[in-house]
Amino acid sequence: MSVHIAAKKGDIAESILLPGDPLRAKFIAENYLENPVCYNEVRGMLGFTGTYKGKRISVQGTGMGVPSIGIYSHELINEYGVKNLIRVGSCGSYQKAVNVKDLVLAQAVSTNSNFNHRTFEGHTFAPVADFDLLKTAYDEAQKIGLKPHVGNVFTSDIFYEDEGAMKKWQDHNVLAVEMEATALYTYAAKFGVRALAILTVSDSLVTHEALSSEDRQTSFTQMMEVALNTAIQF
Ligand SMILES: O=P(O)(O)O[C@H]1O[C@H](CO)[C@@H](O)[C@H]1O
Ligand SMILES: O=c1cc[nH]c(=O)[nH]1
Repeated sequence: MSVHIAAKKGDIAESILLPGDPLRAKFIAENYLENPVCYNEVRGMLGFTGTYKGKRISVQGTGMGVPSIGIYSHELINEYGVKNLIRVGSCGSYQKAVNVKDLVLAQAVSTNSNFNHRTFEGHTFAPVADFDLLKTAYDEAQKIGLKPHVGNVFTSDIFYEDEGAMKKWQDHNVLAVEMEATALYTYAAKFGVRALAILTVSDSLVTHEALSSEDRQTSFTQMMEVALNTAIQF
C-alpha cells in the first residue's frame, strides 16, 4: 500500500488509463474490463484492474489538477511499477477548428502551473508525449473513423480563468486547455516510463458550445476505446 492507494504490489497492471473523474474509472471498468477488481477506494479515488481483449489493464481516477495527478502518477510509477500511463480526460477548446466532441492528442504541454517552474528553477522544460503511445493512439483513432488533433495543449491551475488570459496561448496555436498533463509528462520523463494524454473536447472557449450529456457519453466512449486499444499494445 502507498500513501494514497490501497493496492498490494502486483495488483496494478503495467498499462493504466487515468481519468480525472473516479466515476469515469468505474464506468471504464464496468463497461470494458473483464473480471474487474477494485483495488482502491481511498479518498473515493477508485482504481480497478481487469482484462481487455485478454491483456491486463488498470484504470485509476486521478482527481482534478496537477497536485492530484502528481500524487497518483508518482505512486503508480514508483510503488507499483506502472510503465504506460494514458490519461483519458476532457478539455476546453482554444481554437475555432477544434470542435466539441473532437479528440485531441497532447503531443506537448504548456502550463501556468508552478510544478515545473519550481522543479526547473524558472527555466523552461518541454513536457512531451511518448512518441510510440502517440502514434499508436493516432492510428487507433483513425481505425474508428476519428481524425484527432495533435499538438500543444495547455495545463492550467485555474479552471475559472479570466477570458483574456488564453489569448497568448491561442496565438501560439495551443489547441485546448485541461488541468493535469504537464505533471504526468514530467514524471514520465523523470522516471523513464511512457505517458500520453488523450482528451475529448467537452466545451469550446471560442464558441461557448458545450457537449450535451448524451454526446459526452458517446464521444468519451470513443476516447476510452482508443485508449484501451492503445494500452493493450504496450
Ligand atoms: O475530465 P477530466 O479528466 O477531469 O479533465 C478535465 O476536467 C476537469 C475540469 O472540469 C479537470 O480535471 C480537467 O483536466
Ligand atoms: O480543464 C478544462 C476541462 C474542460 N473544459 C475546460 O474549459 N477546462
